[in-house]
Amino acid sequence: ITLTEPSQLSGKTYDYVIVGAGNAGLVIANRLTENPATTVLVLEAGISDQNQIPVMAPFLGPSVTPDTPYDWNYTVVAQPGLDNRTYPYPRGRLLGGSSSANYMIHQYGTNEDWNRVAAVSSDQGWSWNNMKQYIKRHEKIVPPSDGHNTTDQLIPSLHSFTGELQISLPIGNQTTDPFVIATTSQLKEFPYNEDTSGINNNLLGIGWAQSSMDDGLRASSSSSYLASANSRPNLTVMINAMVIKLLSTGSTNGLKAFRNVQFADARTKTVTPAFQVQARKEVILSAGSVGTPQILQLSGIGAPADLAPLHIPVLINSPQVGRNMQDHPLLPNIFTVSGNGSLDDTLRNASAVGAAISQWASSKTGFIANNVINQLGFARLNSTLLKGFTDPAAGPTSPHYEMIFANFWLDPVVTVPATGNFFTILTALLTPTSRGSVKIHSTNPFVAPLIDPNMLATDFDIHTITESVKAIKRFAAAPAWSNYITGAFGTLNGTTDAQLAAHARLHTSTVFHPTSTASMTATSKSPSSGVVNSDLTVKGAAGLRIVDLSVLPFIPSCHPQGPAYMLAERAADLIKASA
Ligand SMILES: Cc1cc2nc3c(=O)[nH]c(=O)nc-3n(C[C@H](O)[C@H](O)[C@H](O)COP(=O)(O)OP(=O)(O)OC[C@H]3O[C@@H](n4cnc5c(N)ncnc54)[C@H](O)[C@@H]3O)c2cc1C
Repeated sequence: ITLTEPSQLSGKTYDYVIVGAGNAGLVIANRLTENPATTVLVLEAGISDQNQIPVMAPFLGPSVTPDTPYDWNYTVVAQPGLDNRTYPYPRGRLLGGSSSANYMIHQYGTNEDWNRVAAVSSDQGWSWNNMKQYIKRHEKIVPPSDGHNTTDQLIPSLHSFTGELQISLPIGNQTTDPFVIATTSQLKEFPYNEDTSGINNNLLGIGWAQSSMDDGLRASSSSSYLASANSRPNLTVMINAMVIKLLSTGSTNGLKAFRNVQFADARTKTVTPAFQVQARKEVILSAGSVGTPQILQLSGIGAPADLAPLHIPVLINSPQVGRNMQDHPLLPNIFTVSGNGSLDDTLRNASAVGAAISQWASSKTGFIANNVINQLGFARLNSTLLKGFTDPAAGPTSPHYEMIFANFWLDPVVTVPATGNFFTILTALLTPTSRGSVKIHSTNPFVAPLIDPNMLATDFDIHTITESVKAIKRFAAAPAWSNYITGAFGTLNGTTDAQLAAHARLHTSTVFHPTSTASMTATSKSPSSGVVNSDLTVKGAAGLRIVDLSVLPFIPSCHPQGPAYMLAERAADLIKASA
C-alpha cells in the first residue's frame, strides 16, 4: 500500500527501511518482500507517478524535467570547465525516482565495466559473468508498439522475455532512420551494432536504441517492480516523506549502528514535526547520487572538514562521502537540414502537439508513443588520439564517447529557434577523468547540497569531447546525408581544435548520470579509501547499506539505469543472504 500521511503509519518498526522509492530502491523493496515474513517500509520524498501524462508518454520524457513538480530542481555550481556556466541538474522526485523522469534508453554497460567493479572491490560477484544472471531476472523484452519486424535490430537469443521491466525497440518513424543506418555501411569508422544494450559484449558501433517502454507507455521501477509488489501486506511505501537524517542507535559488534530514520512531511518544507521509524535489520539508503551523500553528511557520516563548519558531530569519519562524483558530459551538435522532415515544425505547433497527445491518450499511437531517440552509437579514440594519455576506459573494447541521433533540435539547455529544421547529434563523454563532489552547506535537508560535477576539467576530457565533434562531422559528411544536411549550426561551424573545444565548453551540460559519490572499495580497505564495502554495507557502520548508483567506483560507459537495476538485483541477494 502507498501512504501519503505520516499519521497513517501503523507501525514504527520494520525489518528494513528503504530511503528513496527510486530506480534501485523499488527493486530492493520488491525482492525483499517476496518473503511474506519480511516487512519493508519505503520512504520517498516525492509524489506519486500515477496518471501523470508527461511521465507516462514516452515522447514527453524531456518535459518531465527540469523545473517541474517531478524534479528536485537542482542547479550545479559554476563549472570552470564550461566557461563558469551553471545549468539545471534534474533528479526524479516521485515514485520510480529518476527511472520515472529519464529518457528511457536502456543498456547494461560493457563486460569490462563490470569486471572493473569486481577488480576494485575484490569481489568477483560484481564481474560480468556473475552479473549477467541479473539481466535475465530483470528484463522483459516486448515487441515495439508498432509491431514491426525487429530482425537484426536486437539479438533475441541473448535476452530475457520473462523479467520485470519491459524493454522495447522504437517505432521506426523518423525521416532520418534510413540515413543513420545507411551511414553504417558507407563509413567503416561507424559499423552497425546489432544490439546496443551491451549484452553481446560489444557496445561499439551504431544501432537501434532499446528503451524502457511498452506499448506506448514508459516502464519505470514503479510501473514494474512496485506495481507487481504493491498488493503485498508486508510492503508499505510512503510518499511525501523527506528523510532528514539517520540516527545512531548504539553499536553492533563494536560498530556504530544506524537503524533509526528521521523524516518530515516533504510538503511542509520544514523539519518540524519530525517523525521516526526504526529498522530491525537494516536501513537501506537508495536516495541516489545526490540524496545519499546528503543524508550521510547530515547524519554525521562524512569528511570532518565538510561537517565541522556546520557543527555536525562526526559519528563516522568517512572522507570519501560526496567525493569522486562522475557524470557524462553531453554536447548537443546541431545541423540545419533541408525540407520539413524533422519534427521541429510539429513541436513548435501547440495544436499539432495537442492533437498528437490526444491520439496517444486514446490509442497509444503516433509519435508521442515513441521515445525521442531511435538510434545511438558508441566509439573509441584510436591509439594515435590516445597518445600521451592513460586510457581511462574500463578496457580495450569499451567506448570513450557516444553519439545520439535526434530528428529535431534537441538541446536540454538552449531552446529551439523560432524557425528552421534541424538534426541533432548529441555526443557524450563516457570516460570522464574529471571528478566532482556533492557537499551540504546547511543542516537543513530542504536546502539543496552544492553539486559540482566538475565538467571538462581535465585535458583528456576536453580532448575527447572535441574529437567526438570531429567524428560526428565525419558521420554527417557521409553520402547518406548529402540531400538532407545543409550545414552546421552556430559554433559547430568551427574547424580548428580550439574552436571546437570552445564550442564544447559553451554548450556542454549533462546526460543526467551522476555516480560514485559513496563509492565502493574492497571490504578489507578502510573508510579513507571509499564509503561502502563490496557487499554495499557502509564502512564503519552497522545496520546500514547503500543501494543506488552512488556506490559504483566508476561511471559505466553507457546509460546507467540498466546498471542501477542490475546492481539492485544483486544487492537484494546480498541482503537476503546476510539476514
Ligand atoms: C532527465 C534524466 C534523463 C535520463 N535519461 C536516462 C536514460 O535515457 N537512460 C538511462 O539509463 N539513464 C538515464 N538517466 C539516469 C538514470 O535515470 C539514473 O542514473 C538512475 O535512475 C538513478 O537511479 P538511483 O536509484 O541511483 O537514483 P534515483 O532513481 O534518482 O532514486 C533516488 C530516490 O530517492 C529519493 N530521495 C532522495 N533524497 C531523499 C530524501 N532525503 N528522503 C526521501 N527520499 C529521497 C528521490 O526522490 C528518488 O525517488 C536520466 C536521468 C534523468 C534525471
